[in-house]
Amino acid sequence: MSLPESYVSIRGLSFSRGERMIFNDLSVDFPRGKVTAIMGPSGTGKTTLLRLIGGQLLPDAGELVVAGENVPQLSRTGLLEMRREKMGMLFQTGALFTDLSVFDNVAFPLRIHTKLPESMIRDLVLMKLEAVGLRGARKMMPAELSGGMARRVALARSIAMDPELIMYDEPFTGLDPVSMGMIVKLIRGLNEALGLTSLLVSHDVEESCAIADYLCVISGGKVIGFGTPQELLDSDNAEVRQFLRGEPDGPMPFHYPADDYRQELLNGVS
Ligand SMILES: Nc1ncnc2c1ncn2[C@@H]1O[C@H](COP(=O)(O)OP(=O)(O)OP(=O)(O)O)[C@@H](O)[C@H]1O
Repeated sequence: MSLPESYVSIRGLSFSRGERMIFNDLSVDFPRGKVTAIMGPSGTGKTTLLRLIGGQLLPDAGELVVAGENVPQLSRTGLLEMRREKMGMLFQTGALFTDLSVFDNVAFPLRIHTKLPESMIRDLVLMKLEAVGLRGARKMMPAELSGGMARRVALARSIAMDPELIMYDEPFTGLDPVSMGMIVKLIRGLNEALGLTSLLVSHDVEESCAIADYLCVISGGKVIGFGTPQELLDSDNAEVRQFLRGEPDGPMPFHYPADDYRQELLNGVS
């Protein structure tokens, strides 16, 4: 498969949490201007990968090149600049500021990071809110919004600074089917309208297949499948197929790694 030029290029990435090896010599390229959904069993390190790309975590080894720059080697100022100018992130925990209106939430990054006059900030905020269909809700407070609306405001805020790369961590969680459909449409639509490179971590196979140009399946610290949704649904790899089809039986382990069960019972370990 020949891929378009990559925007994020990861080589030989290793990362551990205590004794637990999360990534072991992982290499992958995420194509520029495309939506790639990162999938895999729970606890496999999908959120961790986004945090490594965003420079919030440092790898034990390897390169994470974003727009030509190796993120772990950036100075603190360089990293902040890269995040501000190139990256937008929409994490599950990325809550809105409850004491600021919808308008002020979206204006926040522009006011903090730019010296633009208020009249220009107003135009930009209205443009971003229009893009997520909430220009009419600009005076509302976060407590007055539904979960789906709040997610869309957070999305408008994460594109306020016109990022090149946007990372979504479980953007569909807790949404009703209509709001979920809207977010799906928005992620796809914004990617095309703004020429973004989008990385999406999600457990929702159906939604991910609907919007992603590529799927990247991670398991056991490595990439076990990368391709278009159709290519992976037809994959020769039983683990990839099991995951995408949601089959309980297959090569994917049910148990989190643990010491021998019999020994633990005999030793009375708690
Ligand atoms: N702050 C932390 N300290 C120690 N271990 C952590 C921390 N955060 C995550 N982990 C561990 O790192 C591993 C990967 O976590 P991560 O959240 O990246 O997985 P995930 O694939 O996103 O999972 P899920 O799909 O369930 O959200 C897990 O085993 C988790 O227990």
